[in-house]
Amino acid sequence: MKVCIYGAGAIGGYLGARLHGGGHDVTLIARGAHLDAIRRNGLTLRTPHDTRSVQIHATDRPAQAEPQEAVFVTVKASGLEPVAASLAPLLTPRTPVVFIGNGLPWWYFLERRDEEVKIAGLSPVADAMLRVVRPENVVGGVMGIPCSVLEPGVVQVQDESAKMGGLVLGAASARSNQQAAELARRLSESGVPARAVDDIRPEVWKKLAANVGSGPLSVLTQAPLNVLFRNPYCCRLRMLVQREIIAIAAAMGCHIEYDVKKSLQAAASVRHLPSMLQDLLAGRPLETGVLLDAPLNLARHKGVPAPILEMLAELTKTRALARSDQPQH
Ligand SMILES: NC(=O)C1=CN([C@@H]2O[C@H](COP(=O)(O)OP(=O)(O)OC[C@H]3O[C@@H](n4cnc5c(N)ncnc54)[C@H](OP(=O)(O)O)[C@@H]3O)[C@@H](O)[C@H]2O)C=CC1
Ligand SMILES: CC(C)(CO)C(=O)C(=O)O
Repeated sequence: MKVCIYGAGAIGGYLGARLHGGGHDVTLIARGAHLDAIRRNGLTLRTPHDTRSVQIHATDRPAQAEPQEAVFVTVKASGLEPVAASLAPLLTPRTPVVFIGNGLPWWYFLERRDEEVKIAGLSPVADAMLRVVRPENVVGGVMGIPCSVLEPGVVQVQDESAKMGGLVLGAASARSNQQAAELARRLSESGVPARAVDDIRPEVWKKLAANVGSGPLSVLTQAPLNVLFRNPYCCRLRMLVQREIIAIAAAMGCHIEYDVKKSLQAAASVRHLPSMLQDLLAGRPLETGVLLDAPLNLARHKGVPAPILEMLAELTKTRALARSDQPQH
């Protein structure tokens, strides 16, 4: 399969390396020092078992890549709108585009373009994407495999088991289920713990519960997951905020079965800095819009109390703001 990974950072780099190993014709879209390092030394993937470098075609010019059989978009939420404008040369009328990201995704409301997409703050990205990508080609991706960029050109996957959910794919539109199943099969054959589901939306809420229960607390404490959840106060806050997310999901018509204890055990066993903390430490924007504001705005809209979510959102934003507003000595 001719496949492009748009935004080959932690998640994109991991998927690119695995698909390349699975015999697929991979093009990575990357930029800056990371792109330079990949071109110079190949893309290095460090797993708990080994470290390997592979030569994969990488570019910062999507317009020069050929039309693809599949595209994975793995940029952070703030990068999606700029990416939309440059996707067209990579697409045929049948190319599935898999959007992998944390938080409430722009495609969540794909078939219900009502006021909730605006309330969640997702309409600018949704409008930009739907100018280039056909709704029937949009595949939602929910990622539970912890990865990070250790240095330019070097990506680490911390745990490749499916204990934090693996990679779940599902059609964003009722018309495109087969594409998700086919891609999940190819990913699994390449070594990624991936599966396809008929209904991706409950997976979005489950992952949101996991993220909201870990990202903000890690930003506030700067602790990796295994340290964070040794602390009983963090465990309690996680459980309280996750209950709020479950209630918001239910008010949105999505009744999820979420095992709070099992997800805590899984998180507590991984020495990973959540991507939100990685962003804080790297001086990048945090994904507070899709992860915190979107569910909070929907909670207000539906009249669901979410005081813990509100508090964590405000504290997280204050911590991010403090990066650029340090007292001068
Ligand atoms: N890391 C993790 O463990 C997990 C992350 N996720 C989610 O997956 C998504 C991706 O996260 P992650 O991989 O960690 O993010 P990264 O920041 O590591 O990777 C995104 C990459 O895309 C690059 N990029 C952005 N825009 C462009 C562009 N226009 N052209 C070329 N390159 C571009 C970025 O470059 P630059 O750095 O220069 O901006 C960066 O290298 C996020 O939504 C995240 O929340 C989900 C589960 C786990
Ligand atoms: C580690 C994981 C999978 C869950 O917190 C994640 O989504 C992240 O780092 O943002």
